[in-house]
Formats: sequence, structure tokens, C-alpha cells
Amino acid sequence: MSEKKESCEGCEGNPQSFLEKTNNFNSIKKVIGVVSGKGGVGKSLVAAMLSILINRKGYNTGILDADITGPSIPKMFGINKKAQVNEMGILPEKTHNNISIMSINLLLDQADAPVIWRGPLLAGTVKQFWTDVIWGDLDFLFIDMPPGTGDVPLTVFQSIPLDGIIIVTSPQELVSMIVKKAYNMAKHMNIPVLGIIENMSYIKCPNCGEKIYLFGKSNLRETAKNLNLNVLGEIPVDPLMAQLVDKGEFERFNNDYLDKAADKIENMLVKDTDIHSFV
Ligand SMILES: Nc1ncnc2c1ncn2[C@@H]1O[C@H](COP(=O)(O)OP(=O)(O)OP(=O)(O)O)[C@@H](O)[C@H]1O
Repeated sequence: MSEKKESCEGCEGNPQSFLEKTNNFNSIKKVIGVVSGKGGVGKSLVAAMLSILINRKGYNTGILDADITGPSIPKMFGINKKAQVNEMGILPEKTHNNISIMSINLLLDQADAPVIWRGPLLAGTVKQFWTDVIWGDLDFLFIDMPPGTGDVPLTVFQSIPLDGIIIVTSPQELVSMIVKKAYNMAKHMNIPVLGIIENMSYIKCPNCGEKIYLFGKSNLRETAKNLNLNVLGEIPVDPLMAQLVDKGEFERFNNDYLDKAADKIENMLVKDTDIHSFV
């Protein structure tokens, strides 16, 4: 009879954890990743909208811009200062309404300099934003994840303890397997998927208010149902939002597209991660 040995670290029974600890100055209650299967679908816009809405509810909020090669968070908030670094770590910049922000653009001498780095360096930088940034006390930290499902997002998934992810998609994207890839990646890593947000779902006719589905009606709900996911919101193409982004005044946006999503995220804290409250 073979003797049953205790599983060691790395064995199936006890998979090795690559999770990194954040520094001792930080107390972060909930960490939420905002992901997309590919670039340009509005992931940064959604991460910023959710952070602003949660901040408006009175919670201490931060945004970790993990999109190192395409950082857009500081520009949306009109931040172009350089982050301060001291012997304790890196200090995030604050927006007008006190949202803490860290992005590679706050560390580069020139914000428009391209970051031509290989995967391990990109992933290492994101890890540092978790381990070396002095976020302090945060109720929610939103991570604008690197797009796609390559090695950089994978490392982020492995090294930062995410309480959940939100998948951002656009109508055309849903017909492909891209959403499923992001979903499967999270599932593989045992990270709860809080739901899907569809961006650029429609435009509203400025005269009669009719919704025009530029790409045809999407199969968002069907896809969500198949994957047993919540639809957390649908955002139209909204020129007012684009203008505020360009002016660096995104904190002033005024619409209710993601109000329900923000309520559900707030519930995570109230009900202490009862993830089932999402379903
Ligand atoms: N619903 C919308 N209405 C108007 N403009 C939008 C909308 N969604 C996104 N945009 C604009 O499209 C551009 C790309 O959006 P965003 O940076 O959020 O995409 P992303 O998925 O984060 O891109 P990447 O992955 O390449 O960083 C931005 O200029 C943003 O202001």
C-alpha cells in the first residue's frame, strides 16, 4: 500500500502562490481588476467611471494604471505632475476629489515617451505599483489591467490578490471568443468575475432620443447568460464623455450609465465580499 504523503508547495493539492504582499503602510479592502480581451474597448474609461462613482459615495478610492504601454488614467484626470518618491516608497498623485492614482506616466520624464519594454519588465513595474506605492487606507483599489490575455495580465492576475474582475467589451467583440478568453483566464486563476460592462453599445439621436445600435443589436445578454454572468451596465458612445476625457476633466461626468454597477460594487464592502450578491 502506498503511503499518502503531505503535498508540498507546488503540488496540485497546494498550488504555489505567487501573490505579492502590499507594503505595511497600506490597508486596502477590495481590489477590483477591470479587464478587456483586447485594447481600445474603453477599459480605462470604465475603470475611471467606477472609481469616480465609488468616490462620490464617500469611499477612499484608488486607481492603479497597470496598462504600462498605453497609460491613459492621469490624462483623464488632468494630472501631469511627477509622482514623489521617498525612502518609504512611491506616493500616488491625488485627483481633485482625492482619488489616489499611480501610473507609469507619473514616473516618466516625458509623458509621451513610449515604453518599449519587454513583458517581464512591464509585469515587474505593475507589481511594484502594488508593493511599493503607499496607497494608505483604501476602501477600493481599481486596477486598469493591461489589455488582452498575455503574460503581463497573467502576472498581474497571479501577483495581486484581486477580489474580482469586471470584463469590458464592445458590441462587435462579443460575437468573438475574446470575452470568453478573459472569462476563462479569471476562472483558471479562481478570481470571481463580477460581471460584464458593454461600452459603445449605442448612440442616442440628439433630436428624438432614439437609441441607434451602430453595430446592430449585440448579443450581450445571451453571452452573459451562457457564461452565467451579470450584465453590470451598457454605456453609449457619448461625445460629452469624450470631451471631458480630452480636457482632463473626467471627474465632472454626469450620467447614470454605471450607477447600478457602482451600487453592486459598494455592496461588496457592505456585505463583505458576498460575491453571490452579484448574481
Ligand atoms: N462610451 C464612450 N463615449 C465616448 N468616448 C469613448 C467612450 N468609450 C471610450 N471612449 C474614448 O475612446 C478612447 C479609448 O478609450 P479607453 O482609453 O478607455 O480604452 P481602453 O480599452 O482602455 O484602451 P487601451 O486598452 O488601448 O488602453 C478614449 O479617448 C475614450 O475617451
